Amino acid sequence: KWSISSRSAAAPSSSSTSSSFAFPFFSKPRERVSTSPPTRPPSSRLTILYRLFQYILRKKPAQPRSRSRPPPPPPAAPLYSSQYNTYFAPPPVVRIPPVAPMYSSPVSKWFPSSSSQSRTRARKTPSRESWFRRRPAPISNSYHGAARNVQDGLITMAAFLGTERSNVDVDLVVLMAHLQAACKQIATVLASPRELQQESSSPYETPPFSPSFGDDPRPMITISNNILQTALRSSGKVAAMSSEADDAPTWFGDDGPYVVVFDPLNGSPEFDHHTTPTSTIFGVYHRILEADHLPLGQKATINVMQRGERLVAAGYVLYSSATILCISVGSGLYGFALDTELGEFVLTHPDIRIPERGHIYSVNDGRYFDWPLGLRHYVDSVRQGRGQNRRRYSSRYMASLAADLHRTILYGGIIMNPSSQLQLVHEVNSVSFLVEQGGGRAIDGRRRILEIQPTHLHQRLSLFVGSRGDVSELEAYGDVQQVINIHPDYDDDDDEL
Ligand SMILES: O=P(O)(O)OC[C@H]1O[C@](O)(COP(=O)(O)O)[C@@H](O)[C@@H]1O
Repeated sequence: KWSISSRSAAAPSSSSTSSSFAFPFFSKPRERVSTSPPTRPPSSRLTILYRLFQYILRKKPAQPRSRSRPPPPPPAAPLYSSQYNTYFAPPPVVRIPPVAPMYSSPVSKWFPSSSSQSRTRARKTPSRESWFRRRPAPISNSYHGAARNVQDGLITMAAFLGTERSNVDVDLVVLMAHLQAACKQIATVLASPRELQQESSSPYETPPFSPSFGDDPRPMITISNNILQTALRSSGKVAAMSSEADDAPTWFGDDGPYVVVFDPLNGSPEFDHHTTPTSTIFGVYHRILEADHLPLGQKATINVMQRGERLVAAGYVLYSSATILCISVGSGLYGFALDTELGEFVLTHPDIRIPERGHIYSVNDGRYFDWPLGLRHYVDSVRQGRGQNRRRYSSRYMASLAADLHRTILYGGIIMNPSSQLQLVHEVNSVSFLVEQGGGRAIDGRRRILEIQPTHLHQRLSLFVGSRGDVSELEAYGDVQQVINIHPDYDDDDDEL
């Protein structure tokens, strides 16, 4: 019954169910279960290869190809204009080519630095384009079309205000659109004598004017004032406005939810001859509904003479080598530059924070001997590096408020106008609001500006504004407001110049 079996007989076959060890030579012959003819099983190596090929060549069941695409974006919401009592289609999406980085140095392009340190630094500093792209592109329900410009790499002012991030009421977006359009027009007129000539002969009530500025010594103020007034009226969003150039406020109508105060063209009297930068400064308040029942003149005055802390938005447009717009809608300070090719203000400085300390002071030094002792001591000490900062301060003075302000919010420092020269309602409140939104401080020497209740429309006061640390240091000197040699009327001061 016992036989010598072959080695192969002991090898596991596909039909065999037994997995027990079989001694190769003296094993009991097994009963065949399979009925198929016996085949020679492949050697173990061949088995592995065979299985491997089987595995590789195994045909996978065909996957059904998905043809579904991401759902199309929701249709842009139309923009409602209460002025025309109708909906406007959103603006078409225009593809704008990316803008080249602003300050690309040709030298670094030709001789790329090989040091790993500078390469790391270069990587850390994002280019202007990538910087725009890194920001998320929030889509607003109210201003969907404009917000799409974000995806094209540029954030225009309209897109910025339309995003949910800035949380701005659509009426304010419309008002700001009219304001910025007016400022673009002023910029064009300022830059072109031909435009200036045309504006002076336009239907605006501009006084007779000659190119030599002979009839009206400051025609640009009148022209800018008229451009702004027309824009505000046509926005349909303004109930009342007051301009530094007007004697009394203007009431447009009870429909407008906002009140606007502005200085149409702030700056040194020399700007008519293009020697200094100039600016438009504006502030926006809500209309005081409780005053609606009052007579026109009364309610207009009450509305435009609100405290600065009630401002909803403020801004300035600086007409300089570039046209710069800085605004706040109550949640930070943002800077835009006019892209002359696009004709749009494009976001260049998001969320500006004024440095806690600077090393620049800005004041008309020519009035040094009119200053009170506190102010003299302060300026003497920072000039000599004996202030809290232990740095010798530099002096910069443009004699143009927004120009000095723009430098101060970017580099820090302090602007001082110790005489009662600047107007609380039309310029100082807006400037103070912007500076506080950027983390700085604004005082009149004793009080926080935004808490001062205006007592008359053209009220003037001292202004000390800038980096928090610098303004606080000056405040500690106490006696900083100029009270001697104040011209009773600033306009007389103009004549001197
Ligand atoms: O020449 P001064 O007396 O230093 O005054 C300069 C200041 O006067 C202003 O030009 C005032 O201009 P406005 O008359 O338009 O308000 C400021 O812009 C500037 O800060």
